[in-house]
Amino acid sequence: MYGQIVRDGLVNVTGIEDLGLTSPVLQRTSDAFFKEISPFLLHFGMFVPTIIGQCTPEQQAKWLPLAMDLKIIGTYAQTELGHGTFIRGLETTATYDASTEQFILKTPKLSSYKWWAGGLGKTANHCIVLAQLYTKGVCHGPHPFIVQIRDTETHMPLPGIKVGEIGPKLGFNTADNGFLGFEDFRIPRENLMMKNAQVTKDGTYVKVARHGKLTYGTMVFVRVMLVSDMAYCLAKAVTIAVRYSAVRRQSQPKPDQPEPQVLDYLTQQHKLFICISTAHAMKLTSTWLWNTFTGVLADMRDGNTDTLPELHALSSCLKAISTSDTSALIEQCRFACGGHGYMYSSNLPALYSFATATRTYEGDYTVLLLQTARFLVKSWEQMDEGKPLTPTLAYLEQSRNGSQVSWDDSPEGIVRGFDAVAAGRIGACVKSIRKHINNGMDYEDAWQMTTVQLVGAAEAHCRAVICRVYRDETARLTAGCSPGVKAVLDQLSTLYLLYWALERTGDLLRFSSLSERDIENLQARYEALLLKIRPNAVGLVDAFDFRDEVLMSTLGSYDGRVYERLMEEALKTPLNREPVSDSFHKYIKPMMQGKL
Ligand SMILES: CCCCCCCCCC/C=C\CCCCCCCC(=O)SCCNC(=O)CCNC(=O)[C@H](O)C(C)(C)COP(=O)(O)OP(=O)(O)OC[C@H]1O[C@@H](n2cnc3c(N)ncnc32)[C@H](O)[C@@H]1OP(=O)(O)O
Ligand SMILES: Cc1cc2nc3c(=O)[nH]c(=O)nc-3n(C[C@H](O)[C@H](O)[C@H](O)COP(=O)(O)OP(=O)(O)OC[C@H]3O[C@@H](n4cnc5c(N)ncnc54)[C@H](O)[C@@H]3O)c2cc1C
Repeated sequence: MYGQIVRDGLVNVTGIEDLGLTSPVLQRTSDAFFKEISPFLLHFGMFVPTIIGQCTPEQQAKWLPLAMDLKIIGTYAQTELGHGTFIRGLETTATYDASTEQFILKTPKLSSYKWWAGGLGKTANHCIVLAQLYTKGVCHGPHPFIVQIRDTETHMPLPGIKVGEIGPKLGFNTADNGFLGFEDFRIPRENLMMKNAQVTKDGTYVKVARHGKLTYGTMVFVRVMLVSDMAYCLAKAVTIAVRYSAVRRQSQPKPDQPEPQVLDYLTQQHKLFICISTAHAMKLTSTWLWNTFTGVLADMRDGNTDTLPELHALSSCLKAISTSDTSALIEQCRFACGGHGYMYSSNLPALYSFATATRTYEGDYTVLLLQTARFLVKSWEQMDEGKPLTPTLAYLEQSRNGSQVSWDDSPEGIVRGFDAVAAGRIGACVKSIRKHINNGMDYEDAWQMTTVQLVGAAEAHCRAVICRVYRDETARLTAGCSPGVKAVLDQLSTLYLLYWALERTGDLLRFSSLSERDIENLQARYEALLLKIRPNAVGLVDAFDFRDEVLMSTLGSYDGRVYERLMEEALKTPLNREPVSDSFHKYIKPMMQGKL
């Protein structure tokens, strides 16, 4: 299994690299090589980006060619057995020895072992290690170091290195996630990645970056990329589910009629059409977020980090919500395919296991939403002080006078309704924090007592951002389209708004003048829209344009030969090589004969 994956992974990265294509293409083509994860994902997904983001030009000149030519294979080892979220609590230490101009890496105890890094178990021979930097007896917090862990000729672990694979997981079982421990392992001073902080030969610590969290830059980059990844993942899952639903016929609602396509059931449309719409919403939002990200990078190149907090808040909530929505909706696609959706050959289990992992890695869902909430509460307080709001929070102004927003069921009106919900929920959090403080709590305890509401407020803010971006970008991008295309894409973005308005009626009743009659109207419009989308459903997923080799699904192949493919795959199962398993003779027969 591992050998096959490494072979396929190398064919993928070397073949495509020869064509000089970019890593997102790598990512997309890698799907044609295997259903699961490449052990080289972290090399291109984090090791290379960290060299670019955390190294000086001189260090990049040394390490980048080696990495891009695969002369070294790397990963990103930050998480430890005892800490993943709380980076400031990481235990691995890097202590500077001025007498030898080296850092001494140590794993003080079991919980300090690096744990999880992709490719670390058996593939990588280098890695980025986040360790607490000590020099002249002072700890300067977690910093990135580039560390060789295996001999590049023999691939044997170097003396002082303990490394291995962490074992089977829910998914990602080809990612070669590993563990890593250091026993007084020495690396040259120059292996500290020195773009944001330096240690001079005599051990003096020099802070370069104006912002204390630039060390976390790779994580922001990956979170931004993951939003796009989720759109792609969900688009594959709904392509499989919609095509299967067009082939599958089941039940007999009318005695004298043939069994209908299950795609004709309104409940099936309710399960699946939001998936089509969400894939579009996340793709458009990810492109908008990427443009925001590159804009902040440009500002930072000019020494301006003012826009970084908003980017951190946006990338945090969009990564959290996109991965959570995608996990839930891929599982919904699996539900929609009945028993055959549970077959590994459908590829829905693999897509689900990838998405659900993404809800955790690169920042746990709850933790990242609380990061966004921190920014929202600070923005509210700045608004109270009369300071200007950042663009994505302009809607807070409307809530300043506390008046209830009048409900308007047009698409633009629903977007404004979500703004009102977000503003109202943020305001409620601020009120809760202040109430607890007035009752004698300190700020930290008042914050903790409000965290359930804060997670909800951050989700509401994120939903409002997605709704607005999806609506605006659809209008902008379809301006020059044919009326037919424009109408269908408008239907999808309207469906997204109606779906979430019905999901959030409680909030809309609380923060707008929405009435019960309005809810009845929303439900009727939503159901009518499902029927309108039905004729275009297969065309809409075909438009995602996935080749069968990429979908790798017995249920989702373009020719619809579902039952033939299911049987073909079944016959390939090793258990079917012989008509009688030797376990019969070893165990079952003796048991039947009372000899066990
Ligand atoms: C061959 C295959 C094809 C290859 C194709 C390649 C294509 C690449 C695509 C990429 C996709 C996938 C590849 C990668 C796969 C990933 C695998 C998984 C990798 C990992 O999981 S790596 C480990 C990730 N770990 C985390 O995310 C940890 C999460 N924890 C944190 O981020 C932080 O610790 C924290 C939760 C933010 C809390 O930190 P802390 O308590 O220290 O901070 P405070 O809350 O007190 O905030 C202090 C202050 O700092 C601000 N801040 C915090 N974080 C950031 C940040 N990242 N950027 C900017 N600012 C930040 C925070 O806002 C506070 O500011 P304030 O004081 O409010 O002003
Ligand atoms: C498939 C996979 C691949 C990975 N690859 C890598 C990799 O390549 N490199 C790497 O370094 N790491 C990797 N990781 C590790 C990953 O980054 C961490 O698991 C993730 O950051 C979550 O941290 P944790 O595991 O410590 O969870 P914890 O933070 O311990 O979460 C446990 C629970 O505590 C809650 N919690 C934690 N802090 C707070 C808080 N402040 N407030 C409220 N609730 C809180 C969480 O919400 C969660 O419910 C990978 C993980 C997975 C699953």
